[in-house]
Amino acid sequence: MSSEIPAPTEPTTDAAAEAADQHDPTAAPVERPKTTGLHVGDAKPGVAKVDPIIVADGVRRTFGGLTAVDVEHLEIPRGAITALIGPNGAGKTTLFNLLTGFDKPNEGTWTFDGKSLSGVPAFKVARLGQVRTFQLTKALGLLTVLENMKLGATGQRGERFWSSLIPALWRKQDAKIEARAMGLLAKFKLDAKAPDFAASLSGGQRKLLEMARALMSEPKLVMLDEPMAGVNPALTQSLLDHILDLKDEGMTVLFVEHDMHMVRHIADWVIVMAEGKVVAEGDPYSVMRDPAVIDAYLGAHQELDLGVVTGRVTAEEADPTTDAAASTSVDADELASAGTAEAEAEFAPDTEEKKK
Ligand SMILES: Nc1ncnc2c1ncn2[C@@H]1O[C@H](COP(=O)(O)OP(=O)(O)OP(=O)(O)O)[C@@H](O)[C@H]1O
Repeated sequence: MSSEIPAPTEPTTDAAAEAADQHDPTAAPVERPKTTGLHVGDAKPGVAKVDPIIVADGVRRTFGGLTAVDVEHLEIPRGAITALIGPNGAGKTTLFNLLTGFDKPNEGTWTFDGKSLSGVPAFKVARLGQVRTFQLTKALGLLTVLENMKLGATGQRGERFWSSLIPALWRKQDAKIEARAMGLLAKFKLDAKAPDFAASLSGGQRKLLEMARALMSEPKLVMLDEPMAGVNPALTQSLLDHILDLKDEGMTVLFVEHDMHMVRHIADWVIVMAEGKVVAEGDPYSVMRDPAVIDAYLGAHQELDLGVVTGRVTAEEADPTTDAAASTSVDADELASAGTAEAEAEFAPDTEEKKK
């Protein structure tokens, strides 16, 4: 988007210092259990969930003659981390915009936590506990880190006419909001940056700020749009840990991401979209082995192994040669079989011990 500030390139030394600040690079990554038993019956597009937080039906959004989203039925499991993946133009962002009230569908209904959200504007959706992260725009970059955090608080007295006329009320509330903001900034190790312009942050720090800002409203569901985009590999582990922490703290996470290795490492459930439709669903291990998914997507997105980046596997174990083979092949059958072999090697549960 043109209004976004391009993420600054992170000098290696700064990035290393930042990473050390966020996460001890010598510490072994702590293995966290995946949440299982999320669905009822066979894992297939639209499968029912044991405890869904979002249920969408017949959601369709067209732009002129193009159908960007055409989702028959979709349930997002509560208390788990769900990844929404798919090739460019699959409709992921459009679906995100619809679910969060930032766009209106041509037709369709959906509920969040049992309440219908059809036609509910974005600010009310956020008040109900469903928040999404936003990329740092030029305008937000000109606010300080702390001011950005305060913008994330919902239900402020100043938003209500009569309360806004009584300074004592909103001053007290402002102090409370500031305390919460500083607490979250400390957790994300950004407290020292509180007075700095947000535009001065590195790519990774911006992602942390986006996440911290979303948490200001104490959400039940956090929706992350490409949390790893533009993040220096040195900060990757810290970001992954923060996302896993959200689940441990009882939140549900839904994220759009192109990095398959991130999906493999942290997602409990994966939903695959292509041409506006949900084409596959399941746990990461089975989805990555689905030939339809490999055909539609995986062959071209295996360039970087987060396992290597985060020290969970060595470069030899990750075998980068298969990645190159899969992404350069032009023959569909070859691609599928190369992708299948790779996906099996990469995503089979019995390779879990590789990470340790
Ligand atoms: N405002 C719009 N006007 C016209 N077409 C749009 C608009 N927004 C999205 N589209 C089109 O809808 C389709 C789905 O786009 P969307 O951005 O949702 O895909 P995506 O899966 O998020 O892709 P990416 O991974 O590249 O971000 C694309 O063909 C896109 O060009």
